[in-house]
Amino acid sequence: MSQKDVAIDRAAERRHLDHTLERIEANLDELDQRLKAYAQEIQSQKEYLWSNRDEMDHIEKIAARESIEQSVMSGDNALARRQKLDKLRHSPYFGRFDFARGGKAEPVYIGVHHFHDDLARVIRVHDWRAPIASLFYDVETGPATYESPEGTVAGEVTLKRQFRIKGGEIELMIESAVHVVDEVLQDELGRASDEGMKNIVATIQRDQNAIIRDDESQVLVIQGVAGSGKTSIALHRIAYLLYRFKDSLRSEDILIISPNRVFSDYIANVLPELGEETVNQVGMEELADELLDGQYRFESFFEQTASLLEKNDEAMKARLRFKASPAFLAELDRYAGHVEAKRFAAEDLWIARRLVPAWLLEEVFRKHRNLPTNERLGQVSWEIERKIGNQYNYDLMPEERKALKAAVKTMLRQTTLRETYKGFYDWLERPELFRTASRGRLEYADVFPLIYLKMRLEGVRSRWRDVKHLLVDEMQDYTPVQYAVIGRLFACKKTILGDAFQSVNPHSASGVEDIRRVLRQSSCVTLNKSYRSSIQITRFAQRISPNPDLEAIERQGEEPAVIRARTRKTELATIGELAREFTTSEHNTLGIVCKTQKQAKRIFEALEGGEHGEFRRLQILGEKSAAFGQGIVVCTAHMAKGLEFDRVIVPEVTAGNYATDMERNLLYVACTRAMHRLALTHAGPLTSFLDESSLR
Ligand SMILES: Nc1ncnc2c1ncn2[C@@H]1O[C@H](COP(=O)(O)OP(=O)(O)OP(=O)(O)O)[C@@H](O)[C@H]1O
Repeated sequence: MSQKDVAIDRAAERRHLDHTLERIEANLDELDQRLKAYAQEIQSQKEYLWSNRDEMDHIEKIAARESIEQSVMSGDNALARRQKLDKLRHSPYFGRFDFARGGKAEPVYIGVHHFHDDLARVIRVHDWRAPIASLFYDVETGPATYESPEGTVAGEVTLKRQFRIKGGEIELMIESAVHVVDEVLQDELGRASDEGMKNIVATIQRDQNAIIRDDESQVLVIQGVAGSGKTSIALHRIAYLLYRFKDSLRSEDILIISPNRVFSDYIANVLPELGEETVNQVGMEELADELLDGQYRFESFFEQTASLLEKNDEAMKARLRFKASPAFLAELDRYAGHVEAKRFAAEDLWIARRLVPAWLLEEVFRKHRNLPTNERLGQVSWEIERKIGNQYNYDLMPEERKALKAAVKTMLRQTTLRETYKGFYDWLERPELFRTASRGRLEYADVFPLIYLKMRLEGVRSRWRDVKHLLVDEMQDYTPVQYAVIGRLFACKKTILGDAFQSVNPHSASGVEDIRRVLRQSSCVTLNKSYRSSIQITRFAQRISPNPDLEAIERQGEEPAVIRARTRKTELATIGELAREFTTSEHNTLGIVCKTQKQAKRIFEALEGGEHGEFRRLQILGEKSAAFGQGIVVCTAHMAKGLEFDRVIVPEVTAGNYATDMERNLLYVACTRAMHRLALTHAGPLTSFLDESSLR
């Protein structure tokens, strides 16, 4: 295409953009007038109701209130539409393709939100989730089809363009014959980070789009390398499903099980940016506490990981490994069956001089195995009473009913759940595998097995019973027993995502196959392309945990620096210098990612104390932290998983600090958090996970 043609196209697109913006303004004005009219109407309806309340009868008052509610609802809808339109003012669309069916090709513009010009009655921008929009992500120019609710639509894509429009100006316009091109993607990836996770609608890749739009899978397991966009895709998938099933799926029907509250905060913005409401999020510990009715105190996953790193306790590792094995779940199942069989010692019973045989009591007890114990006993008594009525044509007197209930109760072998659980290890003849954590609490590794047993023997109550889609992030950090609990608790569709290479606690982890064995009917997709980091950072991280399938995006950056310091003190001074340099850079976030919380605290205090520079925006993340902010963030690799920073410093990369497989994983997680720059510091011999060629 000649320069002249390009200039002509640009001018035409400029005019189209101006026209679209004018139409948005016209629709906004009209909406403003409608909103004003609704407000006046509501006000006058209220005044009418108030001043005539004495003369109105009950029915009239109800009708008047309903009419007010109706106006409020119409006003709310108009307001929601106004908010979406208002966002389009800044950037109404990011893509265009021309689609020909039969005769002339029609341009189709794609944006974050749909724009129906109510005044002219035409669609000016299609929502990125609309069926036709899939052509933008999936196909090149040429013959193409897409699936619509009415069936397959066939035609030809004759032109494809991508835009970056900001503040109503076209900053970038690219003509592309292929799918979403690298240039725009590179441009997106090269930018500094935002307040939290950003939406990727303009640059979704073809394989990512297929995952987002998969509305068939009952359980979709996404295994993806670090930075492959798993979390982004999962959130876009939720937005897509809310759009696709808008009549039957609402945001309150969706639940995310997230690793911690900082992560929840980090991703909180994505759905509202996509025009959807935020969805519920719950942590594993919170869920466990609810399922145990708050009756058991237990250590957290964070504490478990910290003890593993600080104590290097072989017996503890063996306990965790066993409890994370598929064999453990099978044994626990067998034990639950055994307890269930022995739990109710039925005996022949005489009530009101009538015989109730033991076998009948046993049969009725077994039938109600899904009820909580107390309800179950009540149900047994009630059914026996009914059977006596039917069989002997006799209604029990109140004292006979009481005696029946008492007799049934004594047949149950009463033990607490904790005793029953402890008994499991005696039954296995391995009592050494049950240990309590500090302050008499349960070890974290025992929490979900205990819940599983409770589910099998007594049943649990859960406020999440009605969830229609469950999303589990960082899947590698949960054990088969946790998945068994999830499977029993959530009968709905699920999206489960993570990366086996990023387990922060390999003694207590699951691979894709372990998960699929527990959650049947699952399909699995793999994402091997990594988008987050520059190619230099990705290659560097690959030396720590090589994955031959990983494909790095070709985005150029600086080589990571491994900086040797003579003493711990000079290492801190180096970190201070790097942090100071960051504060004057174009970047917004610096993560100082340590192995343990103690190490994080020491560095945070040194930076905070001013000895190595006073930093305005400096925070340390701990187990209780709830917010992700810009500036300097000091944290452990455990807390950093799922997050990303423009720059990352990994301190203390010595042979002593990073030696085990678990520490190798943590080092990998730490390095893969960096988007643009990575520096590692050490005072003492370098860890063997970093080869000498990376030294500076
Ligand atoms: N198609 C895309 N277009 C633009 N950016 C993308 C795309 N896919 C991924 N990214 C970017 O790559 C980075 C990593 O994405 P995300 O955090 O979702 O990956 P992840 O697989 O969950 O990572 P990890 O497992 O390492 O935490 C983010 O900055 C995201 O915006």
